[in-house]
Amino acid sequence: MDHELAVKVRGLSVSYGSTPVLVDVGLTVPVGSGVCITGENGIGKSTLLRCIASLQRPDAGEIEVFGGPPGSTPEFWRAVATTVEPPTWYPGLTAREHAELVCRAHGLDAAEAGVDEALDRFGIGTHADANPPSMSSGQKQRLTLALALLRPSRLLILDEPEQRLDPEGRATVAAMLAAYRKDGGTVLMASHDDAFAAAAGAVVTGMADLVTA
Ligand SMILES: Nc1ncnc2c1ncn2[C@@H]1O[C@H](COP(=O)(O)OP(=O)(O)OP(=O)(O)O)[C@@H](O)[C@H]1O
Repeated sequence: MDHELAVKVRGLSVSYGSTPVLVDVGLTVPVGSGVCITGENGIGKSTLLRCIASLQRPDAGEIEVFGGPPGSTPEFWRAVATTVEPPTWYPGLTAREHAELVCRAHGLDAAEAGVDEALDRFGIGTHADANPPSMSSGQKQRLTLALALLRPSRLLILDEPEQRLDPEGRATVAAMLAAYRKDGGTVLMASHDDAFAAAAGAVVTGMADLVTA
């Protein structure tokens, strides 16, 4: 176990049917760092993030998140917030009520946690009373990220957080991720936008270079 690492991956392999997608992938993400994985469509970025977030079981390899296997304990899900899978919206609940629900689930008082301020920061304060399915795709993406950042966590795993965001939204989210890291958090994401990654303070790493040492 290495407690200086938020994520340690060694020898990770995943195939879909007879098609190998990840072969002997290795990755280390130090606690407090930001890492952005880039690479062409279909190279396996989402597959890797899903495995690290415990949402997919690899065919082979080792994954440690804060020194333990991903997804096996309540502590894992207290430490890890992810947007790798799109959220499920509860019918009839507004954007604000979704945020309040997230706070309650994590033992936070919604007012003290600053639900309205969080929605404002993400530029969706005027849509707080809207049902998420009625929001635009960019507004839904803003809400998804606001919910992930509202709850306490030590590691954010984000799949293309910049997607569907306008330039101002990208700048806002990049600043939020930089602030999250400044507070001691670790960010692991996949993105096609190097400028966004740089603004978030993340080191860009090509998927093709993630070979187990
Ligand atoms: N459930 C699945 N069943 C079969 N093939 C899959 C499945 N999920 C992904 N793949 C294939 O695995 C490859 C890697 O997909 P993945 O989504 O991990 O790539 P990516 O790098 O995240 O792509 P993008 O940049 O387009 O988001 C692709 O060829 C994809 O078609």
